[in-house]
Amino acid sequence: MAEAVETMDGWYCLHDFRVMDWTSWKLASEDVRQAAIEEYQNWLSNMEQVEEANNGSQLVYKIIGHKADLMFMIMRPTMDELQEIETTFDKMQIASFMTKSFSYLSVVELSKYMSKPGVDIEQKPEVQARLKPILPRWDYMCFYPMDKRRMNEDNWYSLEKDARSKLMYEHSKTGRKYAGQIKQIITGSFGFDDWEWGVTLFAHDPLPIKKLVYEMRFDEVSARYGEFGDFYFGNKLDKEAVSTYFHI
Ligand code: VOV
Repeated sequence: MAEAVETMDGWYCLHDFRVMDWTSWKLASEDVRQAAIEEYQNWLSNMEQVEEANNGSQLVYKIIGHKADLMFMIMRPTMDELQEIETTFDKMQIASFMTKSFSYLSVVELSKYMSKPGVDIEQKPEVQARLKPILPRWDYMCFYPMDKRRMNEDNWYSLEKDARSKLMYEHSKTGRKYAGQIKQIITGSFGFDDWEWGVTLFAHDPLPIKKLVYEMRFDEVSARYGEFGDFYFGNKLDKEAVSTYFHI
C-alpha cells in the first residue's frame, strides 16, 4: 500500500455561485432595490471587519458566461461560520433575486511533499500565512475542481510517495515560472465535496491563466493523473462597484 502524504490544513472555504434573476430585479420597485443593495453592502462591511481582525477573508467575482453571475469565495476558521454566513446571506433581500447554481466546500491545504523529513514546517509564519490567506485583490479569478485519476495503470493513489513527490516537484517548477503573474490557492475537499481539490487562480491579466493551465497539462501529474470539473472565470466585484453593478 502506498503511503499517504501528510497535509496541513487551514481555513475552511466556500465557493458559492449565484445566478441573478435580472427580470425580477427590474420589476422590483426602486425602493426595494435600494434597500436590498444597502443591506448587501452592510453585510459586506461586516465581513470586511472580520477580515481586518484576521479571522477570515472573502472576495466576490462577476462570473463571465452562463454558469453563474456571481461567485462568493469565503474563508473562515470553522465550517460552522461558513454555514452561518450562507444562511445569513440566503435570508437577505438580494438573495431572493438570485438562484444557487453551484457551490464547493473545502479547506485550504498544503501537502508535505516538499518538506524535509523531521522538520515541522507547519508553525512557520510563511506557512501559516498560506494556510490562513488574506485573499489577493487581483482582478481575475479562475476556479475549477479536480481529481487525481484512479484508472487501471494510472492510479495516483497506488503510486509510491517518492514517485508522487517527484511529479509534484515537476508540477511546482512549472507553477513557479508564473510567479508574480498568478497566485494559486489549493483547497482539499476529500469528504467535503464531489471532487478532491478546488483550484483557485488569481491574476492581473486573464491570459497567463490560460498559458499556465495549458502548460501544466503537459506535466505528467496533470497529463496522466488529472481529471477536471467545470471551469469558472470572473472579474472582481468590489464593494465600491456594487451600486453600478446592480443599477438598472
Ligand atoms: C501558480 C502556480 C502553481 C504553483 C507554484 C504550484 C505549486 C504547488 C506545490 C509546490 C504543491 C505541493 C505542495 C503543496 O503546496 O501542497 C502543489 C500542490 C498541488 N497543486 Fe499546484 N501549483 C500551481 C498551480 C496549480 C494548478 C494550476 C493546479 C491545477 C492542475 C492543472 O493541471 O490544471 C494545481 C493543482 C495542485 C494540486 C491539486 C495540489 C495538491 C496535490 C496533492 O496530491 O497533494 N496547482 N502545487
